Amino acid sequence: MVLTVDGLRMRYGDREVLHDVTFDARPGEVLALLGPNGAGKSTTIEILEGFRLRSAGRVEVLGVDPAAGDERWRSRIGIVLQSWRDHGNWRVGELLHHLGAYYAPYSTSTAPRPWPTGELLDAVGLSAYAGQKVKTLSGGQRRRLDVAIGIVGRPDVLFLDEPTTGFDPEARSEFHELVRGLAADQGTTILLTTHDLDEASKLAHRILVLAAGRIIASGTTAQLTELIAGEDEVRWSVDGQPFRKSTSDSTTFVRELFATYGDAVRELEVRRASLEDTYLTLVREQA
Ligand SMILES: Nc1ncnc2c1ncn2[C@@H]1O[C@H](COP(=O)(O)OP(=O)(O)OP(=O)(O)O)[C@@H](O)[C@H]1O
Repeated sequence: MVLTVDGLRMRYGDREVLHDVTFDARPGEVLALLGPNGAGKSTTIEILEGFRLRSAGRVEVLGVDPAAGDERWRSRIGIVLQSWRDHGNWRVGELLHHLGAYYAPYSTSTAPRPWPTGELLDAVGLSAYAGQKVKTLSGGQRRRLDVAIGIVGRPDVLFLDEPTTGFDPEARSEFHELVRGLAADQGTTILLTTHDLDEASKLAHRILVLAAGRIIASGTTAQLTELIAGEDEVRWSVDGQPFRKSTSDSTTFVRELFATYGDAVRELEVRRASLEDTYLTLVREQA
């Protein structure tokens, strides 16, 4: 396992914010951590990154306790924080070149480090801005740079805390391609937090739902949806009049609809319970 989290607990003062969190991740697996504000997602990620000391439980990242990780261990980890706002006067290309140099001693034949600046800029869609000062980038461009900084060392594990906040739809879609490529081609294990359920559904092999410091469900989108046997919604119109019906067996319902109304059935739409429906149900049940 690349990530092992077993019985993780965290308290701030006398307030426990993580209770017995347990999960793991295999090489090349993409995990999405979903949950309401304050659920404990950032705290969990920060413990795995070695930035926060846990109160109890076993945590291993690449076989090492993050609380005791050395520089070699750190060189194999990539991090994209929610936001960081320094380096403003650096030029984009120079900054990546400079940060990349740190990883050179950790280069291996299978993972040549760092990622060459030109290729990296291309991968995150910033080639046109290589010579521009960081402080002049737009919010979305700045975020792409954050991602580039996170992967310049070709990490074996990548932590992404709300990576696509502020991305336009095209940037988001390009970012999704990039993440899929990192996992599939480079075997990078990725743990990301997001409030975008569509993003989680598209990117993650497995989704973990964290609420009030506990993992209340985990699985693929299909498995989570199955957990909450949501009803399908069928919509159609006859003679311009719209209808809708919730049903647990939309196939039979639609067959009967056609048997009764034939070609008069128009604008047919069958909507399966979505990840959003499932997520909201899970989180409300927990509350
Ligand atoms: N440094 C801290 N000191 C005390 N309490 C903290 C600290 N950091 C976080 N908390 C509390 O711990 C809980 C979990 O916070 P955390 O930031 O991990 O949540 P989150 O799931 O990442 O939320 P969001 O979706 O809003 O980013 C919250 O109740 C928060 O107020």
